[in-house]
Amino acid sequence: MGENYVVEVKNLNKTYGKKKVLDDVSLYVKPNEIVGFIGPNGAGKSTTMKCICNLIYPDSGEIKINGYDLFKNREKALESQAALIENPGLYQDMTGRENINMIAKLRNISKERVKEIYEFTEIGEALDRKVSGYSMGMKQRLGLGIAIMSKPRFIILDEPTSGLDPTGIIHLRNTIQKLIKEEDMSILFSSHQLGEVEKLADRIICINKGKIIETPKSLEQRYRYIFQVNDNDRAYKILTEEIKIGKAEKISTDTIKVELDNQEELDIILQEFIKVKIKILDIHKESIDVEAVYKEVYGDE
Ligand SMILES: Nc1ncnc2c1ncn2[C@@H]1O[C@H](COP(=O)(O)OP(=O)(O)OP(=O)(O)O)[C@@H](O)[C@H]1O
Repeated sequence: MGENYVVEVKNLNKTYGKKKVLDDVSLYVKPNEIVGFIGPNGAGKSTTMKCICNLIYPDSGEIKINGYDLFKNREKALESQAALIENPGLYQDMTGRENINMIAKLRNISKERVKEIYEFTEIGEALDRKVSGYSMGMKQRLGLGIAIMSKPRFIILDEPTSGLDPTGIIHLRNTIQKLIKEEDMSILFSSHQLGEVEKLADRIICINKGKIIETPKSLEQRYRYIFQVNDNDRAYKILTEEIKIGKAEKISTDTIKVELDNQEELDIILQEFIKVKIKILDIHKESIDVEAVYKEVYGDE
């Protein structure tokens, strides 16, 4: 593997009967990246994800997870990943806590980690109630907590927000962002809710009729930040002439837009600004206009 990818999929092909469902699908996910996987119904999202999770076999192709070949070194490859595909498989007659404890025992998880997972789910006192009475959002968070118990590097979520009400969606979004920050994971998730993809994804991958469609270059990336600082000219000079990170552009008298290659570069910039006493008045991440991408890629489909 050339670059440091957490997941690398190359030339996946899958046929059902005479229908070619995946046609030379290749994709990758980098460390700490949240990648949104979009496409119309029947495009091949679930099939691709199920291949990566080893739930179905492709006819041909290569899948590497955390550097391990899924077909040659299955156990190691699967150790590094977790998935939430369709409904989380929970025992409805047991409490949330019992569900966690049971899997923790099977996987030999430490007591400290189990405690972390109780907290992570943010289910609170309801952890001691039966799962059958949980809302869809609580079930999703419990499922997610169980999925990440053994600290995978990568997690696949197939339509994680479907069936959730707006509160559930917001809660799940926060949970996913927490995963990236605190658990050092990468995520590939599929969704039809473009607004959600826009809020969450660092990058998107488009698929249609089993083929990956090249994302328009202008909309491809992800780590675009708008800084508002107290000394725009000095900040610009530092970015372009001193630390030389990313592509900086002055967009008004007190704001600069910076396009970065990864999240770590943001830390370097922040540290430098603090060091040279440039005051950051505001900073926000510019999201991808997923609807524009979708329209450009799929037309009115
Ligand atoms: N087990 C199967 N047998 C036959 N055809 C299948 C099977 N699973 C999926 N397909 C077909 O493969 C194609 C891709 O399906 P897939 O579920 O991967 O699409 P998707 O992009 O996830 O769609 P959706 O957004 O509707 O979930 C569809 O035409 C589907 O009918």
